[in-house]
Amino acid sequence: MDIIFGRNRKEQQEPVRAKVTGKIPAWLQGTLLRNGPGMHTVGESRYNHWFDGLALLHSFTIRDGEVYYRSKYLRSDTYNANIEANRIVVSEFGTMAYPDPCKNIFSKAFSYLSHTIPDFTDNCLINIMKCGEDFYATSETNYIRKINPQTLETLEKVDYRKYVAVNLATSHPHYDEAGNVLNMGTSIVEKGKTKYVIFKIPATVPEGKKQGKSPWKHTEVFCSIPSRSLLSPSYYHSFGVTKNYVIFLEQPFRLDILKMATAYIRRMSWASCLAFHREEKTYIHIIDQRTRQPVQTKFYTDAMVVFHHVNAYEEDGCIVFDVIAYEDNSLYQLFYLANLNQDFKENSRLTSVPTLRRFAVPLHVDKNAEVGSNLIKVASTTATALKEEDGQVYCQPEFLYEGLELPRVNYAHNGKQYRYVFAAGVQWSPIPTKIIKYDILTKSSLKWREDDCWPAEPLFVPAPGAKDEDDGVILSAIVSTDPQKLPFLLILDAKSFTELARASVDVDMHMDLHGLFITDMDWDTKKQAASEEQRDRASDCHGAPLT
Ligand SMILES: CC1=C(/C=C/C(C)=C/C=C/C(C)=C/C=O)C(C)(C)CCC1
Ligand SMILES: [Fe+2]
Repeated sequence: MDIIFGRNRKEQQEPVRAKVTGKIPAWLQGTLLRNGPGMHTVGESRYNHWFDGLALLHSFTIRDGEVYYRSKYLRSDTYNANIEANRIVVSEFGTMAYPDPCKNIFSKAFSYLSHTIPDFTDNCLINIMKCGEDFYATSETNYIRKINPQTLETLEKVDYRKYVAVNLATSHPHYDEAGNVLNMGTSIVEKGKTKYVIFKIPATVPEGKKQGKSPWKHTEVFCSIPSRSLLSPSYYHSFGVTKNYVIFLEQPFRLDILKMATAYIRRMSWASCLAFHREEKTYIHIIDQRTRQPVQTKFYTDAMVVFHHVNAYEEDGCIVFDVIAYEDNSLYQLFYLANLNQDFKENSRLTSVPTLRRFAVPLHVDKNAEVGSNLIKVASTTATALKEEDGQVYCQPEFLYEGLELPRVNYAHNGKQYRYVFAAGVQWSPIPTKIIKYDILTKSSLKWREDDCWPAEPLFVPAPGAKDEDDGVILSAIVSTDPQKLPFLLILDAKSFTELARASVDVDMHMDLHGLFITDMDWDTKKQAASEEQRDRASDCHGAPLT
């Protein structure tokens, strides 16, 4: 498995043309932009965990039936410092680094300090976020890096803390129809008040405000939720939204702040400060977007670990939300490179298989309802919400499907009733071997697989003027362990799940995590907006040229 995980990848900075077999739909024009770890050794030093790897951006540009591939390491401060020192000098998720053992006492003290009041890495390896017309590589720390989505060049470093009090933020933001970003983060150092913060970054400078300033300056806090435990906030990787609500799971997979404050001195990694408390509950917070307040009722379910929310919507006075859940935190454990590279089949067996679970939460709890009664009257699910004596509500999910991760939906249906989940299929190991289309209505699934092929997250791109939810294609970057087979971009018809085309590239492709698709129409709109802006005010031009 070293071939997939541990090996450093070569960049392909110049676009290289892929060999296309099959026929790419004529309407599919744009760029699939993705992120993931690509380098796990620097000089003689080696990262411990797959999530530590230096971010390698890659893109597939689809134009008139042809595909061009390129890749480039994110030139983060972390990357530059490591390369210059020829060893790992910045701490990551699973690897604590010690910059210079010979430095004097002052710089040593400084180093302790920056690991106590966390100033984390800017190795943004997880996802790509769109903010207005700009694109950012993201991870889960306070830093994100602006990138040029065409050349993959690294631009400014943005510190969330300048705009909102968070030390950590998810790499899975949501977008509304106007393109405003809704994200969540955790504040762990502000006056000892550990809290979860939901915030909004506008796509453009709001009307009536001084134009020309960055929309970031208009970032606003939507709602703050105090952590149940000041010294041990929940870890979370994503959250859910419906038209009017936000769903946040405060799960018993928690970060220990005291451990984090002393991790550097104890020579322990950030990952070792995370613990799963299986005897505790998972609290379900529902935030009303109109009042910007949490719904007062206490909803909870059993202990579980969720990384990815799939989708959520409102139906008959309820919130229905779907997540991929585990019984424990074995997933993060399995991605230690030591587990992935030796005795793979033995060491990387999931002790809990990820399952698609549907929860239903009643928005109004009937005072007269009997204790023990099920408050869910929605016919479409067997999920229950039981009223308890103390007024709390205990939610039990409906199990929909077993063995899937990296879920995606048609984003036009995000927050709304929907039918299809596109995901990577996993079984005993966390490494996907299939791509799955799960139909929630008929409870049936379609699959794509091929020998020695390891698919990435499947991304849905809608066809222009799409009527059905699955009118469009699925894109997935596939690496292979067969030396005879080149890595390729797979294009499936999302309806039938049959292969439309594949674009094979003779490059050293890495297995990636997440990304997005930028349609050429978006470029055109941007180009048009840029030229209008130039015409209107022949002033300085922002952002990267997109020609
Ligand atoms: C560096 C760092 C972190 C990094 C977490 C990462 C990098 C998580 C990656 C998760 C992925 C890829 C999940 C996929 O499902 C923490 C723990 C937030 C906090 C401390 C500093
Ligand atoms: Fe993720």
